[in-house]
Amino acid sequence: MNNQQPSPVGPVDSSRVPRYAGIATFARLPRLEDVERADIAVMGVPFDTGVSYRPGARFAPAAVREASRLLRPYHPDLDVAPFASLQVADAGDVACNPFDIPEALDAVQASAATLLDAGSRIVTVGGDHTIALPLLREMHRKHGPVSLLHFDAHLDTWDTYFGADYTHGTPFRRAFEEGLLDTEALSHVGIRGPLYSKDDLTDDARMGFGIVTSMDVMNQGVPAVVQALRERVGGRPLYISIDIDCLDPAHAPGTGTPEAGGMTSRELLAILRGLDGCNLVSADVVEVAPAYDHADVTAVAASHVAYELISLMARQGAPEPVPAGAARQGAHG
Ligand SMILES: N=C(N)NCCCC(=O)O
Ligand SMILES: [Zn+2]
Ligand SMILES: [Zn+2]
Repeated sequence: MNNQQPSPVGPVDSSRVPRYAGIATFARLPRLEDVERADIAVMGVPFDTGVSYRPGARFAPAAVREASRLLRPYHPDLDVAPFASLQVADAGDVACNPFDIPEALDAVQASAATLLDAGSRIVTVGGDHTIALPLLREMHRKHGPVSLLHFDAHLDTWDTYFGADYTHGTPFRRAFEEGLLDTEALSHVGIRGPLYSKDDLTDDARMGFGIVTSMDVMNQGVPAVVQALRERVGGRPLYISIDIDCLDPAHAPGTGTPEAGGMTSRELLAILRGLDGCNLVSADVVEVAPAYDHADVTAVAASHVAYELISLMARQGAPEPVPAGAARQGAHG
């Protein structure tokens, strides 16, 4: 067997086929089943049974794919052409049971396992935030306890809602309880808005989370925030979970639990860019609810956030090779 890697199959050529033509895949990339394997797989999770307020994130993967048609091949600020340097592919959607949350989470975990075992890093497009839990379970299986940067208006470390353990407000408390997180290296970014009680903060701090509020981003500025986050994360395996409601509703109206006073999309992209060189193992973008969107503002922001995450991964180079014969793929439609 020769060790020569085939050059990556990139997006459909926009000089030949207009961007608005054809069935949507993320950034017009090939489907995973059409390439041998992927270094980075974009996985859709159309699931929103865990929401506490406005539903609709189940329609996000389709909306984000549509909004990603205009993404171009070269990232000037990071000086990387992510789709040329690595094989990036659209792994399709996980078929989640909309009536059974634990079963849906198991399906997400199984799909993530298939991709990770084939040597891919995953950029998941949710879905509501409940789905971060099975993804973190897989990160733990692969890497041990991981560092987490969680971009959100909300802590998502609440205990239960209506007695339910698995909701979009509780994934990181469950992840903490299951020992999935490296408690030395956890931070929320973008937090704001009213809480249920002061105890929410003491509980959260007990789990090891640091908090960068949206006001901190304004008062300290992006470079200081980036420096603090980089110090917290170090060289540890890093998982980034981005709830699009970390952005102000002006920048992300299409979401289920909007809070005033958030970051701009520019600030979020700048913070992510500042994480260049961190050991990013996988990531998600969640909580886009297209029914509340206007002019695709939120879906466009989410597609750019996903592109940013892919670009950071591409800067790191290919993931560790998997042993021959271990590659599996094609589990997603
Ligand atoms: N958007 C996410 N992930 N969580 C919001 C939960 C806030 C609440 O319903 O009180
Ligand atoms: Zn949120
Ligand atoms: Zn959230």
